[in-house]
Amino acid sequence: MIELADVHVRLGQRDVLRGITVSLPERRVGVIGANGSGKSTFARLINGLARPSSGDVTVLGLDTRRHAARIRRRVGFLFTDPDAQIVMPTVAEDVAFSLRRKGLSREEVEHRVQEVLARYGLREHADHPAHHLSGGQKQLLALCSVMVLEPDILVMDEPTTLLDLRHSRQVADLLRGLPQQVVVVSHDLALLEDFDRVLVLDQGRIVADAEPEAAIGHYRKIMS
Ligand SMILES: Nc1ncnc2c1ncn2[C@@H]1O[C@H](COP(=O)(O)OP(=O)(O)OP(=O)(O)O)[C@@H](O)[C@H]1O
Repeated sequence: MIELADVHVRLGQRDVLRGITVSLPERRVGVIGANGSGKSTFARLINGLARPSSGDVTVLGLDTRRHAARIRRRVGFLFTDPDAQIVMPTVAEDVAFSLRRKGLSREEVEHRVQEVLARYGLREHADHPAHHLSGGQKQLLALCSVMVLEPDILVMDEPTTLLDLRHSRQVADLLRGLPQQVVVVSHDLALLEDFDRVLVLDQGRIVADAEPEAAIGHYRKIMS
């Protein structure tokens, strides 16, 4: 469960989020809106990467201001730019790096890394330099590094931006099958078509909150 209570975020001179109150028990929640409307900031609030200037954000029963480290262990976050998340030279090493704090045996780490790489179609790239992957493959690698930790909630900031149609569909299928709650910020409206709920942000406020068709319809109207 994700709950925001009268959340304001001020960055520099700008009120980026202005009085957001929402409870999100649904499994798949989409967030759409114009450039600069506050979507990424909203996403970052959920795993404690951004802090409210006022108001409260509670995730899995924990206040994100007081429990940022615990929240980050349980809420996986995928950035728009996968390069921001790649830290090790090879694909397999990068995924294994995520598991470093788990205290697992070398065999168990290897097993989990190979399993997740196979699941997302990267097994044959295991020993390749991570920075030589295509943009889409890097996005899949970032996903592997997050999913190998089995987070309770997955937050994704524009996960299909670099993906071709086949890989976008793969991400859509993946989101459909995941047991975790997922919150996805996206300009890819097709990705959100069968979500449970979609929020529309405009100038730091929620201006629509509905099932996808109605929310996307509202978004199209304010953008026309
Ligand atoms: N650290 C910061 N300092 C000042 N302003 C910031 C900072 N971070 C973001 N902003 C501003 O806050 C506003 C909202 O940014 P945010 O990235 O949340 O929007 P967004 O809806 O995700 O946009 P996009 O669709 O372009 O990714 C933007 O105008 C941005 O310039």
